[in-house]
Amino acid sequence: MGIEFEHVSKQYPDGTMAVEDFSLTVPTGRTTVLVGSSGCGKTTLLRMVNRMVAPTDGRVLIDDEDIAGQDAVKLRRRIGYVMQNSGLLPHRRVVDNIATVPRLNGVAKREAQAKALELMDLVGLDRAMAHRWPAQLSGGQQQRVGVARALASDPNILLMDEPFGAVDPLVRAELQAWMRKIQQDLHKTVLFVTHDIAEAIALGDQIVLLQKGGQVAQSGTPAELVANPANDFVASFLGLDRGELDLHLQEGPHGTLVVDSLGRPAGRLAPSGASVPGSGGRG
Ligand SMILES: Nc1ncnc2c1ncn2[C@@H]1O[C@H](COP(=O)(O)OP(=O)(O)OP(=O)(O)O)[C@@H](O)[C@H]1O
Repeated sequence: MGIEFEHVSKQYPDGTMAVEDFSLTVPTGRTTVLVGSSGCGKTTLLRMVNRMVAPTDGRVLIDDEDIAGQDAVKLRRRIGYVMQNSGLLPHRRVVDNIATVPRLNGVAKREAQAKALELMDLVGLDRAMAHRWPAQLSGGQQQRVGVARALASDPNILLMDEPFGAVDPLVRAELQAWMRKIQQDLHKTVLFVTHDIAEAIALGDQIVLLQKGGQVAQSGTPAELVANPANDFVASFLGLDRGELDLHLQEGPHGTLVVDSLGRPAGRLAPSGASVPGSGGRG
């Protein structure tokens, strides 16, 4: 299921022009990351896809169909949506939170709960947590429940709005690695919003770097952006102007190390002939 933004704009009632003439094709089965500073219009664009925000101009198409003419409630039930603070219902146990949308779609309780337990396995949550309340989980666990809930009706499209923004850096890195892994199997059409360029590089098949008003500074694969930043803004956002992505080889008593711009080891050189894992799937 591909998503197409066609010359969309959004002016809020108070006059704020959040997005102006934005166009983008979000390819099926890949992860597209919208990245940019606070207020550049990322959330506004994401919410246009499930009609939580209506464009004041332009169209959003899913599988070549204008969503403006579609029933908003039905549309939302077939699109997974993960928010920064997980948005779990505090008075429903974990298993029932995950089963929310299938239950609304008329799936029997027992069946919906059985599926919810399978999803807990998928997102790496112990089934023993099924009957806890959301408040009894850590932030990282709550986000996993949020992802499980978004996947519960088996949507083709997953919208993720800074889903890992509120967890500590270690858990965040763990969730990113896990996200990459499950996406290899699930192949959802993911539209992911973040202000963190490292997260965009870690997760995106395609990165769309935005400036104020939803203006596209550059879009492309992570490799394309890092290798050929379109202008100074992109280079600066990537940290290239400060050497932040520069890696160096350093000979030492333990052999050759790859070190980052601060001289910290980023890794070691792989034996010659070793291939890059997963390099076939990502650009
Ligand atoms: N309901 C609203 N009414 C008026 N202005 C709004 C509304 N929602 C967002 N805006 C404004 O529109 C612009 C874009 O906001 P948006 O939330 O889409 O940006 P963002 O890139 O997601 O920001 P952040 O990373 O801080 O979440 C901002 O200037 C914001 O203040």
